[in-house]
Amino acid sequence: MSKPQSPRSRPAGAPRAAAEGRDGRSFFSRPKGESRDAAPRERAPRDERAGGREERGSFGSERREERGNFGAERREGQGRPAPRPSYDAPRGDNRGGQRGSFGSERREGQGRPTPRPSYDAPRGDSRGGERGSYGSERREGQGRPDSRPSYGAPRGDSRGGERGSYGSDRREGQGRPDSRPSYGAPRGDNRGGERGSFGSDRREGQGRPDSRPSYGAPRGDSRGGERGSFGSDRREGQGRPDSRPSYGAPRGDSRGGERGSFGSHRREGQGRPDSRPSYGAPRGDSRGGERGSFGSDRREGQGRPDSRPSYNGPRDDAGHGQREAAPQKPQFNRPRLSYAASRIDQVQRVLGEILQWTYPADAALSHWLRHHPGLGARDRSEVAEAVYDVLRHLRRYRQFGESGVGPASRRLAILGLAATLGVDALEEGMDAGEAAWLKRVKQIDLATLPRAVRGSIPDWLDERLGAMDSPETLIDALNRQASLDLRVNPLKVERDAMLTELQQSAGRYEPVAMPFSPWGIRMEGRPAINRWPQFENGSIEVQDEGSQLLALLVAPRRGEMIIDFCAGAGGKTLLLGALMRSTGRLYAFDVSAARLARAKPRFARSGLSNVVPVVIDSENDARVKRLAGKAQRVLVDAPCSGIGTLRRNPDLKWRQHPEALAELGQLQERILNSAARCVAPGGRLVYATCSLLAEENEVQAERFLASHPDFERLDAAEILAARCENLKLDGPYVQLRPDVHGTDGFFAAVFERRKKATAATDTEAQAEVDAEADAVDTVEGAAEAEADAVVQAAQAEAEVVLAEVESVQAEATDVADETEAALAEEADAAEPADAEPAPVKPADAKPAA
Ligand SMILES: C[S@@+](CC[C@H](N)C(=O)[O-])C[C@H]1O[C@@H](n2cnc3c(N)ncnc32)[C@H](O)[C@@H]1O
Repeated sequence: MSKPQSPRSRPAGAPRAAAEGRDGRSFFSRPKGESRDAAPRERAPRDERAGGREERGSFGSERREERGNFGAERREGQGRPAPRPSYDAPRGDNRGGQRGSFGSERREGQGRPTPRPSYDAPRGDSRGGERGSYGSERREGQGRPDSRPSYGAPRGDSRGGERGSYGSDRREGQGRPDSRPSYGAPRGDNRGGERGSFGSDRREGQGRPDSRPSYGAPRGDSRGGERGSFGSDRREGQGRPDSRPSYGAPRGDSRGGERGSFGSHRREGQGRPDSRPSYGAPRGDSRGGERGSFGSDRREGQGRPDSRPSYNGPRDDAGHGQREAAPQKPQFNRPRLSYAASRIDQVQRVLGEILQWTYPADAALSHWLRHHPGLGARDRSEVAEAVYDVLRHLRRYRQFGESGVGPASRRLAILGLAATLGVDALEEGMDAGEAAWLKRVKQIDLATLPRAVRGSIPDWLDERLGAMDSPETLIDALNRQASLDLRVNPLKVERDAMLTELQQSAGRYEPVAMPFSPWGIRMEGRPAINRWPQFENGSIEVQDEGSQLLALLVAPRRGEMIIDFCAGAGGKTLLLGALMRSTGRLYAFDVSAARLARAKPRFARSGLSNVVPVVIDSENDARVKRLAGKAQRVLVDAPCSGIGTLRRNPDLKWRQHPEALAELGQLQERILNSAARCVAPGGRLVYATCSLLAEENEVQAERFLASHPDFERLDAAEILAARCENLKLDGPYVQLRPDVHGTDGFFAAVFERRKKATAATDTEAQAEVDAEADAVDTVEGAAEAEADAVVQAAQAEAEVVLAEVESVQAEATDVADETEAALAEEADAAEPADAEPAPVKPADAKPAA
């Protein structure tokens, strides 16, 4: 199963150095001032960008706001300045209300005419890891299994796998900033209020690091109430007099800026009076990032360290510090936002960033949360749930939003929160108009909407999914949150033993055995498993069930030479290596050094010593060619659209587009061709994606077969059925669906290189391989010769030395391989169950929760 590729990846043909960022740092990690030229890109509807735009609230900004709405509508070709009501009735296909959404959707990739980036660069590179668990998940090609992290977990610690990886990726700058598609519109302009400031931030190359509005402009003027006071407070350099969040405090009184607590204050570096994290933890050690600035703030006399209450006191149920226990702070007659108002504001702000589509949603959300460390577990979780709900239902919500008033991002936030928390929970945060609008919207009969609007998918995707069996249930399942899938490490532990352990230690997440994978455990909720000892000692990993099943198709054996051609951060490599019992040699290729670097500690944690990670320049790298005809098994977990992972990456449907699919198709074909050359006669080639789309799956497989007569197709469904007795599939391919199998959408094809080639045809085939490789070299060489001349001269010298070393190593390795293979054969004969896991008995296969 493959990892989805970000549409923001390196443009085709762009030198990797550029795509990765010359300074090797990402947008997020690059200090302000080291700016990059802002790449113009496609933009979200004005009033969705920079979420809290209404903050300004001044007449001026009201006008801007209005313009935002009107502008959006005009862009949709309706010229109608006033919000249209009446979504009670369907407007007919693609008309009316839908138009609004179409406008937006187009901007999100529906037939976007603007230049697209290429998919040569791995997606993960451009994504910030959502969280530990997610990290791992994405790395496993799951597209972040549930793409949502455990938001309650402390920063840093909780980032396991993917997040770390994403972070690294980003630090390598491979996803964006340069790789951002240029959508034509210059950034930063046309942005009123907050946007203006975002633009500036971004112009500083940081992708608006903290999403804050521009505090240089007096906010208070524009808004009565709270914001005004915030503005004043801040202008006075007082650091939000009591901007502490006060979820526990009675609403209405002592309204200090809750907002302040949500990061504004901190972002202003004014000493986030109470927005600091770790209420129970001693200050100092635990403070990272922003805290540092708090220190400074205090030194500047702005933080008022002494006046801060102690948060070591008990927390309320919601996990918020109990403000009542804190000393009273001076009140500035600022209205405090109610819980509901704060939540709406937070979600609106996050959406304001995500809907610019500058970064993958998980990265943008993680970034926002990192900059709001004062939020508790529940806050984070509620914000994340609502944001993801909006991403899942964006098209529908935008259509509903058209009949509302105020900033579109606020309407979206209200809809997301109403879906996840319930309408009642929002009551205090909405004005009468909003409440009435929400009531109307809730009465809409979804069945009356066109499928693409109801299921909130872009037209190009609706067209493709519509051609499949039961598209309705498929779309519905893709719009649901995924479970958390774990895999035990067969080198370290038996599944059933781990299941028993987890049922005792983490029973509230309802761990159950997966229905098909012999190593799988499925859980509900969002546990921060990357802090669990079982994760830290390599006994469990996060991996979608489909990805686990892939190992059964590869079926590696002890002592073999196996290639994981697109290993990424090693999710699938880990299982392959474990099934080889850490014997033989398992090459982990990838063009992304960052991903492979993240894989290394995972290999170590898992107890694997047979993995050889190799960063390749491209699928035609010389090191790939050297393995022609040598590998018993080659896995191509191809870069793909990731449409099968929408449960975990709902933003992908808005970020992908048909033109990108065509580019991906070409890359997939090139990788498959190169990988095929490595397969030994009689060896197996497995091609997999985490896509549901025919053009990335069966069309690709058929094309491969047609152009490779030396390969034959095996029935992948049959191979799997032999190992999973309760998995019924129609061959010859494996196609898993979330609505049918409870997994991500997943595709796999298995090919075997024919054995019967004579020595002569083998030689011919090899000659053909070499000639092809040489031709590629020639073309590439000509193009790069000039630029590479100096480098090549130095490399030539180095290669002489390297060749000598390699020849000595090769001899040693051959001897080792022979010994290993002989030992493996003996071991297999004595203990065949080790070579491949025992088939799953129906009795083992319990239904997933
Ligand atoms: C679907 S992801 C692989 C996920 C990985 N197998 C796992 O389980 O975590 C696809 C990978 O293909 C890599 N890739 C992209 N272009 C490639 C190429 N030309 N050759 C090899 N790998 C490539 C990407 O860097 C990315 O890591």
